Amino acid sequence: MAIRFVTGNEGKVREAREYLSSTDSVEQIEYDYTEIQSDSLEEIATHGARETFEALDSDEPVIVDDTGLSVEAFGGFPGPYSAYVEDTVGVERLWRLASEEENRRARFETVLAYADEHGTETFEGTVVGTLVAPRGEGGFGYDPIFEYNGRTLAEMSTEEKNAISHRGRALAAFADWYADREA
Ligand SMILES: O=c1[nH]c(=O)c2ncn([C@@H]3O[C@H](COP(=O)(O)OP(=O)(O)OP(=O)(O)O)[C@@H](O)[C@H]3O)c2[nH]1
Ligand SMILES: [Mg+2]
Repeated sequence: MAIRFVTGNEGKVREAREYLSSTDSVEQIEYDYTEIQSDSLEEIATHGARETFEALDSDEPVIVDDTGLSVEAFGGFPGPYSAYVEDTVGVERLWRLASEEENRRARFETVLAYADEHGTETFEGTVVGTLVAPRGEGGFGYDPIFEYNGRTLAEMSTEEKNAISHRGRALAAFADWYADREA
């Protein structure tokens, strides 16, 4: 069955397709679900997936991905506000702010929420890395300033990024659960 990935972000879809293509087809749909104000990615994603599944007149399952970048020196900011901060402050300026800190550790977290007629399930993935001056042409969002094991996420192929990333880990947990459930 096709999984409908509810997102306006094509980078997320590319990574999900790369990961799931051997087993499931991923169809991107845009639905403007309410992104609730919460400091919990899990609550935001769960609410979005449920609302979308119920609003769409179809039995096909949906997934929603809510992702945040948490900078340790900033007390976890921007976290759930990462999209807003990318649009307002921007990636380059966030890096400049972080470059003044001794501690440049940061963490990406993705919560994938899956909704169908039986309910909602969530799958989580995280990766810890270091913020660096922008490098690399691949990926999207904050990828050029997030370094893991000597390379930024923007210096990795989609497959390489999926192997270590927050989203890749969440997709792995989802894919395991989904395969068991279909069997
Ligand atoms: O360097 C990155 N590597 C990633 O793997 C990644 N995934 C998301 N992001 C960014 O973090 C915010 C999430 O916000 P977000 O989850 O609301 O997504 P979004 O608004 O882009 O799409 P949507 O799914 O909500 O439609 C947005 O600024 C994204 O650009 C990433 N940055
Ligand atoms: Mg968003």
